[in-house]
Amino acid sequence: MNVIEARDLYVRFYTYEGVVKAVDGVDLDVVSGETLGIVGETGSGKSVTTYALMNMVPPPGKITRGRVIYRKKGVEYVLTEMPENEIRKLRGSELARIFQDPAAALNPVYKVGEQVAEAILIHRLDEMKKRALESAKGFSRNILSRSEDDWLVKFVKRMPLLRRFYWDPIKEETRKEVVRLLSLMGIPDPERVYSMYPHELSGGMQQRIVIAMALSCNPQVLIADEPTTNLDVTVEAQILELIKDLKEKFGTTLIYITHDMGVIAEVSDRVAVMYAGNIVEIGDVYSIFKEPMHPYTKGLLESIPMPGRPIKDIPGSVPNLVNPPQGCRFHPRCERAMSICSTRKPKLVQVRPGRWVACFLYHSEGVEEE
Ligand SMILES: Nc1ncnc2c1ncn2[C@@H]1O[C@H](COP(=O)(O)OP(=O)(O)OP(=O)(O)O)[C@@H](O)[C@H]1O
Ligand code: NI
Repeated sequence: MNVIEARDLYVRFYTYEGVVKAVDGVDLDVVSGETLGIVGETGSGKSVTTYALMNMVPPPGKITRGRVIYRKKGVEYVLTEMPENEIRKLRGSELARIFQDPAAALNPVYKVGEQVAEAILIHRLDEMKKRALESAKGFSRNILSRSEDDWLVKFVKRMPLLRRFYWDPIKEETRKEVVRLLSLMGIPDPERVYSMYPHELSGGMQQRIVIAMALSCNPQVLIADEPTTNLDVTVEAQILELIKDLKEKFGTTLIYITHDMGVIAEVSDRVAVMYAGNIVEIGDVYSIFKEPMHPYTKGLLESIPMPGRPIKDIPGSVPNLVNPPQGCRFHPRCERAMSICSTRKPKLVQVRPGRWVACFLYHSEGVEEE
């Protein structure tokens, strides 16, 4: 089953320099439970594509065409047509995101444990309340057992002196849940880390906190946008292991963004290769590595450092997307470009089961450009 389906997705940024054609006709299925790796050089549209999947492209960007469907328990949500306040409920609770820079995702003036607690209270308040009721006694028990619109509950929540009978047991349960999550994240001495501030923690520890926040609400889909870029190699390996473990434990569908083919090999089940706002190839990770088809995918693989082989970089760089090349956007850098490649844009076509390629070396189907 597909949890997410994007069809013919276009994203534009309206800037002073012109209209940036950041995502140009992307079709993408995300299969429930899989890890989909998205790979490509910087500026190829990986982040923007996944923002579009959550319908949260930041201004001055806009989804100008296409649809994104999110599926949950047989219900279809057309994210591109839903009102913002409805989508906001899904984000965080269903579709969560971990960013490159953990320091930016954490508030420097609050203890990290409190920040995770807040994330839990936003999305799982009812569950925390239920747990609190199980251990509460006396007046707290009385008040927690009533419904939220009971007059006594409303009254107690408004009175500073009484409020704690309602909130203290809930906060205590939430604190326990945070400590449990932190230890799941492999954080040593979670009770102590709970009361620390972000700056007191290393980058790797901060990223573990951010992951705890993202997972605190058991999202169905987790988008990890280069979560290890700012970390050193050993910590990167640990975080990758952690993410793989948690994915298994929680059954989360994972979209993992990176420009590093080595990381892709490590985490993904399937790979989508992006170049200049297009997906140029999709396939399962094993066959992509064994037999890459698109010249860009081949180039990315040849640029992986390997013992006994010279690194071969792809000449040139990702074009400016205000004025991308006509036809196949990769043709100016492509060793195998033909004359058709500069005039027609190749469509992403399934050339064998599970393998999609946008390249005229394998088929002759083009798309009409905007
Ligand atoms: N806020 C913005 N305003 C204008 N253009 C933007 C904005 N955000 C992204 N873009 C443009 O959209 C294109 C795709 O960017 P995106 O961030 O998705 O690339 P990426 O593949 O994630 O790269 P990286 O690996 O560097 O994160 C780029 O040309 C970028 O300049
Ligand atoms: Ni990015």
